[in-house]
Amino acid sequence: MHAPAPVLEVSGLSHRARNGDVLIDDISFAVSRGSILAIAGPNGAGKSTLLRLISGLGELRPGQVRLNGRDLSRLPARERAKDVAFVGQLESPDGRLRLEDYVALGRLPLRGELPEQDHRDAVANALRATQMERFADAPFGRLSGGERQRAHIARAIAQNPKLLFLDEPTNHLDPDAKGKILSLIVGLGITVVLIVHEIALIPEFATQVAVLEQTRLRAFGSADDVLTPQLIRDVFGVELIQVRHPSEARTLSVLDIPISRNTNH
Ligand SMILES: Nc1ncnc2c1ncn2[C@@H]1O[C@H](COP(=O)(O)OP(=O)(O)OP(=O)(O)O)[C@@H](O)[C@H]1O
Repeated sequence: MHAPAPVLEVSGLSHRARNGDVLIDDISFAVSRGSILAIAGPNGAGKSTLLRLISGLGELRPGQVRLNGRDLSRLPARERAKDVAFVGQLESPDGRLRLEDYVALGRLPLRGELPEQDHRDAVANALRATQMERFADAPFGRLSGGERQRAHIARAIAQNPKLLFLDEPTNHLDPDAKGKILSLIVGLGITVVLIVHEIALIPEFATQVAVLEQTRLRAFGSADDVLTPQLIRDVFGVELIQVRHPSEARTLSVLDIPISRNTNH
């Protein structure tokens, strides 16, 4: 039996900044349909640069990234937006915008192609899926950090994408809100590629993991295969400790992060 064709195929992807610095160095991997791919790596490894490139927001050379078999570098932006949604780190609309109107922005690539009712239904579905219906009339500026992150995800899924990219969706959230956002993302039922810093949480939700280190792909595969204590020590400089859950029959991963009292480091 053949393996299903990947949704996203990255082949020999390299990228330089205008000043010539190498930002991404010869990266290849494939994302399976329905997969949740977590991209991890230390600060400055190139994760955001990679995410922008593979979602079609950066300049690509032909053949480097294929989306459902089509060369992403040749796909017009409007066509791409029908398949791909992107939630960045620093998105902040005008605080007076009503949530419902913000979420409706996700329908822009499809405007003029579908009846008005389809757009209204898609916005209502997105608000329901993110449990944000009760805030439909609220101005964006009134929402908490966790609610804003849900709002961004609602706008992205109103777009009805086949592939959703998220750059650190758990950033600035408290531990409970992090878990809820990750559960929401996993429950969407679409292929997702996201950057996360919470490496101990990755095995709980990701089906594939990519670890970046200094512009290169250090490891790619299942969480069990990739996130070994050795790799975590080498790449992140911290110890991974496995502990038994106090009441459930499962193992938890905990990071031992040393905090120095010496302010001179
Ligand atoms: N346009 C650019 N020109 C030059 N250097 C850049 C440019 N964009 C990013 N960089 C550099 O490339 C490196 C990788 O940046 P990137 O934001 O992709 O890292 P990251 O892994 O997402 O980091 P973080 O975890 O801190 O968000 C950084 O050193 C950054 O300063």
